[in-house]
Amino acid sequence: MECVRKVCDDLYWVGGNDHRLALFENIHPIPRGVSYNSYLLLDEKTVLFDTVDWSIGRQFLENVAAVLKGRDLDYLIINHMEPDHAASIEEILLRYPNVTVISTEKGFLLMRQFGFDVEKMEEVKEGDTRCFGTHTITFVEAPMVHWPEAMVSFDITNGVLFSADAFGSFGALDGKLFNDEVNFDRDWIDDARRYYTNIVGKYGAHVQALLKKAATIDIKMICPLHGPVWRNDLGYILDKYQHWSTYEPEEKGVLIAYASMYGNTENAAHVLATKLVEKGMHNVALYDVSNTHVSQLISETFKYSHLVLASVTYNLGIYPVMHNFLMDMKALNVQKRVVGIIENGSWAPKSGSLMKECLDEMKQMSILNEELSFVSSMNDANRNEMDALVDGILDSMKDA
Ligand SMILES: Cc1cc2nc3c(=O)[nH]c(=O)nc-3n(C[C@H](O)[C@H](O)[C@H](O)COP(=O)(O)O)c2cc1C
Repeated sequence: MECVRKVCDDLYWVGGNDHRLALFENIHPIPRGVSYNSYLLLDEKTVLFDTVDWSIGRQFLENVAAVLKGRDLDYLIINHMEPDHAASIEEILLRYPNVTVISTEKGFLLMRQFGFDVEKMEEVKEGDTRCFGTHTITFVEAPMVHWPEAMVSFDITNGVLFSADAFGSFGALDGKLFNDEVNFDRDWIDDARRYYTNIVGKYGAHVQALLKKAATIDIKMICPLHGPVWRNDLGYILDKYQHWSTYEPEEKGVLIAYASMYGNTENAAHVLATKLVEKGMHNVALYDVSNTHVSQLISETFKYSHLVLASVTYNLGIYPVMHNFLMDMKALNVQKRVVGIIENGSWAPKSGSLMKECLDEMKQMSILNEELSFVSSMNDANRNEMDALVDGILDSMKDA
């Protein structure tokens, strides 16, 4: 049976939810599932905006047919060619052979590369418009948000923005569709941040370019390809995107990420957290890198102003899981953070200097002078260094 939602006059959500996929892009855990959103406009012409992942293909095709109610599909607009949205193009072409596909030059290139044989195609570029009856759509190029071919489509008639991967989130919708049908700030923001930072986080400058274009149009509703549709409080999510895409922290607070095999570095991390809270800094988050997925660590790094990395030395190097976190930070362009270092080793501690080398390769990372280096386990001799680190963190917050 069809499972659809009306978005607004003439527009229907015809996507679906996947609760079976464990790893998005085969790398990021999605315990709350994910939605693949596709939208169908019924005007004088019928227009489908993007398709869905093949995992929910059957539900999607049933939804499209139910909303069309016997009408033919005239147009398919492809904003983004990543297979989690584009995998069902071929099936749409087979079922609706009269359909004309609208996309960018690079979009069509990718269609050919993925093996889709499109006969009727219309290439569009920045600023082009198409009228489908009552609704006129304009196309805005959005390269690297998050693939090079990406564009967003804006319905000039009613202010609906089809934003592709921008403003998307992990998490299945499960009957809900709109941001005001969920408690976004309580239940969704962590997944939205984890989605943005790990999927699009590297391309902050490109997201900034898109946000600047978005500021010139009167957006009433945002229809992303994953997660809830935004129909009010747009300022909330735009503000988050402003922070994330400029790598500015959302909150004054300390993320402590530690790597420890036998609990002694972990102890130092806990002592640090306790002292910070005792001194009034309550916004502290503590993670063991070995049992926290790196996508979560990245997400939290984008959130907090301060980061403390506490690592054992391992075969003269950084503990591998911590090293992986640092490599991911660099790959995703993390920058503008104040960083504290805690190093441990039992015969030749080196993790501190090596972590600093990694941080030096990132932009605008300010490493605190107050470092804590200890051998094997913390003892009385380390109290002063620990207290200095705590004060260094708190002092640097006064300047921020
Ligand atoms: C496989 C292995 C390799 C290690 N390599 C080093 C090393 O190269 N240099 C060093 O000073 N300590 C080394 N250590 C000691 C660790 O850094 C040790 O676990 C630490 O001092 C104690 O902290 P923890 O309780 O947080 O694990 C190594 C330990 C293990 C198990």
